[in-house]
Amino acid sequence: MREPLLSVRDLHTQFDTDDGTVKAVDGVSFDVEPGETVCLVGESGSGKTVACESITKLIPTPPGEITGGEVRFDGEDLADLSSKQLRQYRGGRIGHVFQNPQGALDPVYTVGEQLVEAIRLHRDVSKKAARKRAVELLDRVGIGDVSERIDDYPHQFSGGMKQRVVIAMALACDPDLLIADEPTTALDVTIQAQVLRLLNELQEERGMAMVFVTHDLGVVAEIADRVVVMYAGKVMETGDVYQVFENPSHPYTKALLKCLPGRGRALETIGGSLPDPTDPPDGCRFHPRCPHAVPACEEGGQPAFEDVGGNHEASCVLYGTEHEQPEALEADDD
Ligand SMILES: Nc1ncnc2c1ncn2[C@@H]1O[C@H](COP(=O)(O)OP(=O)(O)OP(=O)(O)O)[C@@H](O)[C@H]1O
Ligand code: NI
Repeated sequence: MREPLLSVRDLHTQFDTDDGTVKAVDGVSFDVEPGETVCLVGESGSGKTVACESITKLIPTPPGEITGGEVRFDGEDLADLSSKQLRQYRGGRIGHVFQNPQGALDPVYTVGEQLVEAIRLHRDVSKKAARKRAVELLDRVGIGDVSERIDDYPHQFSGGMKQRVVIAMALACDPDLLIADEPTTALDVTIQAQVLRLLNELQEERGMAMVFVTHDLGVVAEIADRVVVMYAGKVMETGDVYQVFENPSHPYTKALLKCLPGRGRALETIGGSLPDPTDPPDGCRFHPRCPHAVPACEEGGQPAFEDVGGNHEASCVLYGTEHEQPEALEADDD
């Protein structure tokens, strides 16, 4: 079988804090095939951003540290690369739209200068050719009057416009993989739809793959091929988007989908709250909030993944051999 474009295996990233060690990403694995969109979903604090930023080692060290696991991109183990080589990947073959876009744009250069610079950092093209490409990119992300606006400074753009410039920057070098962390959350619904359409087109034209983080399950339904559901640093469930929506299996996923928000609205909350990140519970991390918890859920580590049909698995003891056809779960499906 061919290797996936991105393969994240048993990734561990932690932070030293005054309150103790936060295992923000605690043994996370997922794959992304060329051209595929994998959505990371889960409540705030579940480790989505840390997982994304660990891929090209953007974690601030200290307080952060990637303590284990493997990240392979196009057959290359990224851990083996020097920081210079990694910089070639970042903004080159791997584009990244950050959740917190402050700092993505430099206030002292025009957006045009920054785009030209980003393109020329990775491509051996003339300034003129790079500027032509910058114009095309700004046009495609929906900046009107590009010939006027390209020489404006970031502060002259509204929040939504700035976010589109940030997306254009991430796309500047035609990445093979775009890591997009809540890229459209700040945008109004119309612009969001436009940006999602653009990303979709780029995938079709170029086979660009995406790791896409969002709280908006409406967006997930629209763009994901596969979904990775995270909770408290662990993966709870993963599967093809249709399977996860049609047959959510982990009680956490069921709870997330029950509070399915309308498009563009944030997730409503599930009863209870995330565990103390410095001292998560034994067993399944979700068990203290889980309506179906049985004593076995409180022991050991996060349960092994159980196949729940098709390309779909859940980390839940209720699907283990002792609990085949979990009645409690069935009764809950209303
Ligand atoms: N620099 C840091 N120092 C200490 N702890 C951190 C740091 N960055 C992240 N964390 C912790 O790591 C955990 C995971 O955070 P992360 O930002 O990945 O969550 P998230 O799923 O992206 O949430 P959100 O949906 O709010 O963006 C949290 O407990 C967070 O407090
Ligand atoms: Ni985040």
